[in-house]
Amino acid sequence: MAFSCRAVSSNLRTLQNPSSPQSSPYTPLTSRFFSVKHAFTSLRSSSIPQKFTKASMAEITAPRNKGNLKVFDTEEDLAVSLAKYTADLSNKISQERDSFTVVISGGSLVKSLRKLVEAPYIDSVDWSKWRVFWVDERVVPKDHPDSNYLLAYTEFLSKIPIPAGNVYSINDALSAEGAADDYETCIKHLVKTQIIVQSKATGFPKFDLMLMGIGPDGHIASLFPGHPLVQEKEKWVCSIKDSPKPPPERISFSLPVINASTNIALVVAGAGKATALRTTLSDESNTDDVLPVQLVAPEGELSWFLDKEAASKL
Ligand SMILES: O=C1O[C@H](COP(=O)(O)O)[C@@H](O)[C@H](O)[C@H]1O
Repeated sequence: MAFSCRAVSSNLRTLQNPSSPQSSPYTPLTSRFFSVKHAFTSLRSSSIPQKFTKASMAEITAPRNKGNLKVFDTEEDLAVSLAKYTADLSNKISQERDSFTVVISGGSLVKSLRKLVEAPYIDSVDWSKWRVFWVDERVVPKDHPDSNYLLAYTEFLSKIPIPAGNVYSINDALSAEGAADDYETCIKHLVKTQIIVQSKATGFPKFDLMLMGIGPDGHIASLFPGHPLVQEKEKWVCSIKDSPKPPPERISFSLPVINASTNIALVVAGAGKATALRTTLSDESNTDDVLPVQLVAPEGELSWFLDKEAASKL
């Protein structure tokens, strides 16, 4: 079956001549962070606010498999650590395979990737191995201010030497339903040709790394609280025409695809996300009221990158 999600539009072709990276001095990792495993020891020496206590940390994380949680003093520190995490994974997987499959969201996540396109990371990554996908996309032209592709292109893709054909954006000439089907067909082809790994457990595509933000309402990708799309169990890519957050027409990976991933990094900064994070990491909501972000449970590893403001209610 024909599909058209590959990099074929004129603005995508400009990726073949990416602008030279803006280099800026490397900011050393001076942030205070701690992983859940070592939270108790790290907290003793940290100056995390008083209410971020030993007891609450244990309650939030220890009994449940919530992944590896890192809290940074500033979003700048978060961005540096995220760059190192991504570059390290890229280097590891690029040595093992010919492709490193990376899925990104739109929104604030893209800004938090800025250190990856600076020294030393930009030079350490084998960008030719990267295959870039979107966990969700707004169904608008690629030059529209709401386009997740445009944001990624402007802030990230235009600064790295990635082959244009390795960037898998949606076909913006189609309806939401058509674009979702087209994107799914494209991904099925890439699974068949073994560019994307397939989960042995579920048969869903198993991306190497998903880098995602969350919304203040606890949405991930374009899976919004209370929306039937969150329940999708069969489709790989679904469409939505009534997104509560504009624009209304979007496509999104389904939850089973998200959860088949080998690595998921949830990147959350700012006080506006603090309540959704508290609900997620403490599981305080009842079962009728589960936020999409609470349903993130990858086959592989889950890592959280939070700044102090986002973690302020934990
Ligand atoms: O609409 C969207 O929102 C979420 C969250 O965005 P943020 O700016 O609050 O971080 C984003 O992850 C998703 O890709 C996007 O389409």
